[in-house]
Amino acid sequence: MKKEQLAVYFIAGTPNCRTSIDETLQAAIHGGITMFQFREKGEGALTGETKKHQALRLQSMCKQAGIPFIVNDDIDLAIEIGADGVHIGQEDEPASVVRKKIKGGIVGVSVHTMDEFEKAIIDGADYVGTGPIYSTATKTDARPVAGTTLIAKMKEKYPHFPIVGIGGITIENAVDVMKAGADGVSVITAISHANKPDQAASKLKNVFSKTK
Ligand SMILES: C=C1C=NC(C(F)(F)F)=NC1=N
Ligand SMILES: [Mg+2]
Repeated sequence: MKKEQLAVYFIAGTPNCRTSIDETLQAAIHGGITMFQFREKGEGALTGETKKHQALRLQSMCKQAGIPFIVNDDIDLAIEIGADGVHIGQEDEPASVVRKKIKGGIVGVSVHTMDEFEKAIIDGADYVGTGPIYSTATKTDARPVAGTTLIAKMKEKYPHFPIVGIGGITIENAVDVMKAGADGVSVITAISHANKPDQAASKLKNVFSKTK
């Protein structure tokens, strides 16, 4: 995985989308997102075969666009459909175990402290997501708002390790996340609730290009 792939990292599940997630992802891809994570969670989230068939549709869209398709949490689904990788949190099995299961796939880990960050590196993670940078309504069990301080510290200590910021990031504040040293910004609502998801994605891409 190249750190440039983290530039505009769109994350969504059916509950996050106003219209169909297929249309939203298609528009986001058209707008220039660089990576997608299928995070099927919350009220009304799909399960079982329905979730798998939804994942397959989104996976083929990402394949056509040449961007990585990542599955959140559900490692078995990721392996079953041959996803490009998985994203796991501190409450999931450790990255060292997931690394073995997903072999060459991308393993992303959510971290909230320098200790969790260093453990993820040792465990073989390919990138970490840290946040919430700003307040978010999307993740109901989010940790306290961290701001950009930790990203700056992580980048200073490990300048070459891929780090993406997440949590309440918008077109307006993305520049500060990038300036703090993040290799990219990860968003749900900024794209999934946008009137024009393609325009939202391309504006985030422009922020990225201007600050790198
Ligand atoms: C809770 C999460 C934290 N970070 C990320 C990512 F942006 F991909 F790193 N994804 C998540 N689902
Ligand atoms: Mg999780």
